[in-house]
Amino acid sequence: MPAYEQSGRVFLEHDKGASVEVLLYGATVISWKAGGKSSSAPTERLFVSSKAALDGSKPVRGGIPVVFPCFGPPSHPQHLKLPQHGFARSEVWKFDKVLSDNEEVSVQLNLEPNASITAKYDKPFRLAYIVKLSDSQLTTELHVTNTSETESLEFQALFHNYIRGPSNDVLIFPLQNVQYYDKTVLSEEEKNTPKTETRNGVDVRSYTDAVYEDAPQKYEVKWPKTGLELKVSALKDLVVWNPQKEAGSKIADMEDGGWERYVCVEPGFVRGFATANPGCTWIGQQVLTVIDVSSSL
Ligand SMILES: O=P(O)(O)OC[C@H]1O[C@@H](O)[C@H](O)[C@@H](O)[C@@H]1O
Repeated sequence: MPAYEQSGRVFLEHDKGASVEVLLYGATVISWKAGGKSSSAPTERLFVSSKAALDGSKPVRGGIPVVFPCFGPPSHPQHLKLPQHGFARSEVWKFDKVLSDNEEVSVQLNLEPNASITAKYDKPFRLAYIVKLSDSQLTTELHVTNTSETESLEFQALFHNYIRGPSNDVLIFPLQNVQYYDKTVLSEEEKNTPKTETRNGVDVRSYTDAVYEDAPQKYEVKWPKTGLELKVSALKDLVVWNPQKEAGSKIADMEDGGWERYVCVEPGFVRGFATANPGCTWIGQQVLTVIDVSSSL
């Protein structure tokens, strides 16, 4: 069977060998194995810390957690009771249906308000998360429906991709001349003062936590021999995060040296707020494609 649910997880299997595993907890994609168009063996493309909790006790340290409705500590008055990065990554989603099982295998998961959500967030909404797998591509799509008939819904959303790769060799393109906010600095004033990226390829060899605003929505994350291309829609910003030892060694569920094995490249709408009008649905999408050995660097 190309897509099925088992023990709190949804499995997608493509007939050319690619596969995906999604935890219902947080709708977190915890594995994506794929080869490139010309290289055959499917290999793991996402990083999950060996110390990550996968039992629903805390958000997963790795894979692709879904961030909604706030990014980082809440700033919107309607979000103030929420934890960092909101609730979507720490609620159990429902497996709704298999949407397609041909050339592309795709499934839909849903999340609606429940008692634990309404205790801290009382806005009416419905979320759908669509995960599509093809030969060398993974697409994730978040649908945010505002079920209110009268009030607009304001939110932030982001795909927190932990991309598996040798972080000291990774370069991210093309962010040159894009304005960004550096979250590694201590002073609030400096955090809120935009800088302009001067590098052609952005590296994460030192502790990096940067929010690129109005970024180009098409990126390459490359290292010798391979990498990923990310194409994005409706997610205007890009976060690049790697804690290196300096901050990574203080993260309880980060495996020792884990920061050497991934880079977080996270497309989102996180500067300001996206809006869904009453009765309307907002859709944010990313398409991750394996860059072939033959076409790399
Ligand atoms: O530890 P968390 O809540 O999963 O967040 C991890 C990181 O997520 C990134 O998206 C943020 O920019 C960082 O500031 C944050 O440290």
